[in-house]
Amino acid sequence: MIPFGARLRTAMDTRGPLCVGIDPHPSLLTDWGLDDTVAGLERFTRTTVEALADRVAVLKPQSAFFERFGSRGVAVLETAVAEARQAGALVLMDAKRGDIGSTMAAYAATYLDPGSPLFSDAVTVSPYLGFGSLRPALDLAARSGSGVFVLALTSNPEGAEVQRATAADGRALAQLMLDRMAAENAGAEPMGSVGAVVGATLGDAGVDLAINGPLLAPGIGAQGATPADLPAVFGAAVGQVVPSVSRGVLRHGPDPAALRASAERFAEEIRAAVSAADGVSGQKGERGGA
Ligand SMILES: O=C(O)c1cc(=O)[nH]c(=O)n1[C@@H]1O[C@H](COP(=O)(O)O)[C@@H](O)[C@H]1O
Repeated sequence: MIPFGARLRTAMDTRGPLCVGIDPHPSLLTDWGLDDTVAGLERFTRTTVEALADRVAVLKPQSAFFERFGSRGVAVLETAVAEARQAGALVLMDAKRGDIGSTMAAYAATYLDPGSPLFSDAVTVSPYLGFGSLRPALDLAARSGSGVFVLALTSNPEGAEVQRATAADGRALAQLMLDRMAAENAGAEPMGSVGAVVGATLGDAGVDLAINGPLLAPGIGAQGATPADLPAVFGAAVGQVVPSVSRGVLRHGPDPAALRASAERFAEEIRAAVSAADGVSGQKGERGGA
C-alpha cells in the first residue's frame, strides 16, 4: 500500500499540482443549460469528471452541493468518486468534517475506510474542536493509505478571527495546528499524508508552513487569488502547494474542451509561478519542493 502523501507527490510531479473542485452551484447548472435537479447535477458532474479526471492530479468534489439533493445527490457523488479514481485522478472529498472524536470515527469510516461507498483518497477536516479530536481520521488514514487535509488558515476573510487568535502558549491557533500536522508527518518520505489547507488569498501566510506535507491552496479564480500570488503566500514551501480552483474552471463548461483548456491555462500559470519562485529560492540555497 502506497501512502497518500507518496501517491500525491507522484501525481503532482507527473500531472502537475492543480486540483480542480467540483462545485455544482445552482447558478452554474443554469449557466450550463441544465436544470437544478438530480439529473442536472448528474450531467454536470459526469461532464466534469470525463473532461478532467485523466489529466489533473486531484479532483475535489464539494460534498455540500451533492448533499442538498439528499440520497440521490449522494449517489451521484459516489459514482463520481469511483469514476474519477478509475480515470487516475486522486479524489479529495471536501466535506470539512469536525466533531468529537467518537463521531469523528464515523466520519472517518465514511471517507477513509476502503469498504465505504464514499471512500476517497483524502478528506478535508476541521481541527477547531481540538486537533486531538481528529485522531480517528488520522489513524484510519494511516492504516488505509489515504490522506487528511486539515484546515489551518482558510481563504475566507472571517477565518482570521479564530485562526489567528492566540493560543494559551502564545502561538497563533493556526500555527499550533500546523505544528501538530508537522508532528504527524515527521520522517515521512517523500512527504506525509496529512495536508494543511491554507488559502491562496492570504497575501503572506505569516506562519511556518514546513509540515512535510501537502498544502491545499483554495481561493484561486472566483475568490480573487491567482497562481502568481502563490510564492508570496507560501514562500519556500511553494513546491508543496496543491493550488485549487473550482468556479474559475467550471464556468467554462459545459464544453469539455473548454474545461480542459481552462485547467491547462491554470496549470501553465502555476508552473510559471512555481518555477520562477524555485529559481529565486534556489539561488538563496532554500528549496520548498519535495
Ligand atoms: O477546503 C477547501 O477546499 C476550502 C478551504 C478554504 O479555505 N476555502 C475554500 O474556498 N475551500 C473550498 O474550495 C472551493 C472554492 O471554490 P471556488 O471559489 O469556486 O474556487 C469551495 O468548495 C470551498 O468550500
